[in-house]
Amino acid sequence: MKAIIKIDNLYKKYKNADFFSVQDLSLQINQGEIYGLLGPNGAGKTTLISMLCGLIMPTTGTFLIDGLSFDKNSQQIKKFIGVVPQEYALYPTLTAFENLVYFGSMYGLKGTELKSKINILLERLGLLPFAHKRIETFSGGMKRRINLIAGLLHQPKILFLDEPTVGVDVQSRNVIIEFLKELNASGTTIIYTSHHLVEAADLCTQIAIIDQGKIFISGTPSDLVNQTEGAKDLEDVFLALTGNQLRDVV
Ligand SMILES: Nc1ncnc2c1ncn2[C@@H]1O[C@H](COP(=O)(O)OP(=O)(O)OP(=O)(O)O)[C@@H](O)[C@H]1O
Repeated sequence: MKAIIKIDNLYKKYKNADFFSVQDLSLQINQGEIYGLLGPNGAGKTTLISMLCGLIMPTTGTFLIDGLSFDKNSQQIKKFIGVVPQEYALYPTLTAFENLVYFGSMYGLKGTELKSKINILLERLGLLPFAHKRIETFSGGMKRRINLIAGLLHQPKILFLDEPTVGVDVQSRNVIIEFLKELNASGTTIIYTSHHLVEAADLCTQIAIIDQGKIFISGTPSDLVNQTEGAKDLEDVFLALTGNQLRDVV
């Protein structure tokens, strides 16, 4: 198995923070996986994924994306990774199509090639009839699906998704999950964060449970259940490792 992401002793402390949001984290993600990063609120999932996408800098530690580091090869890495952030990055007053043309052009795509890619993906995600409607008229589930298309118009070989199904109805969730499985079957490595343990158990080939910026356990969903005494499912594993305490911080 080829390591497509290799993380060594990664730490992140935000400016003015008095604790590390990610600490001493080492992990290998192999090509072709759907890798789930699971953990309670504030565990460090977004911080980790944001570093791997090059959106924020680590405090110390290193990681390689397909053998390359952001220090020296950021432009090259950005061409083959796709990023779907937690917050919608769409322009509300533009149509779905106009938004996607804008995102495609950021990757140097244009003309009929770009238009045809947009149409294929809109169709696949059930949005073709709404292509020329403004984003501000879309439901949460529709916006999430457009956000997803925006992150993969350039056909990245690695796709990072930060909670891609949060706040969507079951219908949108199913379309997104089936689509992600198809993308993975066609060769895309997927790294995703989620709070949805049933979804993660169904979708992921590998899972890491993160809390307090550290990995507590990693493996296939069934390995994790088998390794945790008394666990029947991933939720039991999650609670056994992360406890029942609320994670409210103000
Ligand atoms: N920009 C920031 N400045 C300071 N602290 C931050 C910043 N972003 C996140 N944190 C802190 O870092 C810790 C990890 O946050 P992060 O958003 O990575 O967690 P998460 O696992 O993605 O949580 P959630 O499931 O709620 O999205 C939290 O304690 C959070 O308050």
